[in-house]
Amino acid sequence: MTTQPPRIVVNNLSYTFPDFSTGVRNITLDLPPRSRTLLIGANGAGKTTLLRLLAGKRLAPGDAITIGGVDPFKEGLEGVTYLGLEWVLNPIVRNDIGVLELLRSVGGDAYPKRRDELVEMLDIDINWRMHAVSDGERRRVQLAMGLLRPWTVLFLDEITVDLDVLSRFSFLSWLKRETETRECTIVYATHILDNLAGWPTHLVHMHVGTVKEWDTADNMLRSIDGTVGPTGNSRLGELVMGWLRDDLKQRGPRSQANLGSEGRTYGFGAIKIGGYGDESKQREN
Ligand SMILES: Nc1ncnc2c1ncn2[C@@H]1O[C@H](COP(=O)(O)OP(=O)(O)OP(=O)(O)O)[C@@H](O)[C@H]1O
Repeated sequence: MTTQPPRIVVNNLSYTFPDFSTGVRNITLDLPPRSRTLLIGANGAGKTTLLRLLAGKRLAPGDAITIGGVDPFKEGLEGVTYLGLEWVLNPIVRNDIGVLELLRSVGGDAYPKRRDELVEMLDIDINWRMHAVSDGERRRVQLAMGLLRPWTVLFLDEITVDLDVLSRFSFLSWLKRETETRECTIVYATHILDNLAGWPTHLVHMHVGTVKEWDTADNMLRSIDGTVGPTGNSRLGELVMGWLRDDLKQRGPRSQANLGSEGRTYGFGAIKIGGYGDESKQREN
């Protein structure tokens, strides 16, 4: 496990799926310790692919990724937590099992203070039985389970979709506090910008497998006037809406993308890059 601060460095990362379709291409990033990065992009832009590579769940080529100075795939970093789709689809949280049992199963007794803090922050009733809760309640218990061990790097792949607005606000505020009070780093892929104005320290804009632009949130938001834009969104919302509109214009409608030689093709859809997608080494949660 690394002892260096949790800085995320990505150096010209490309990844091709076993079927030779491009996952991500030529990505370079440098996200400092204690940063909170939002990963933004249209459906299919490559956010999940990048997050899974960063979390060491897919094999990245060479030394393209280091987290705290260490290759996450080779070292299997203890402090790296990835909460994505496979986490939320885990069937165990639909069984007739109690909240405390579940939290104990992920080490809750080793971190009682943190467990109690998460239960309070996520407004969890410890008497819930998991087969008899709503989707949003289930999600809150899952978040508590996933966040319980004090991670140093957290990768979140939109898993807050069924949280109510207040729960999501509490959750985001808690995450922010974590990065302010201990040395940890967060990268969060999301389409939902509610409550996120003022949250990110960095923004990464992805488009068809590439990082189109990235910078500190302050630098990127500088060009947007006022606090609320013409669509009623926050400055962050206006910025992201503008990005996605431009991306759509650049890419064209998906319905036109597969029309053969006369039709439009995605920017680099046909390009095959390398062959280093060693899926046999893929890890699951
Ligand atoms: N296992 C796979 N094999 C081949 N192609 C894949 C695989 N997984 C994803 N892709 C393709 O890679 C591209 C990026 O997918 P990815 O899931 O990273 O996008 P995303 O930005 O997370 O999208 P969303 O916002 O919809 O979650 C898509 O075009 C997708 O079809």
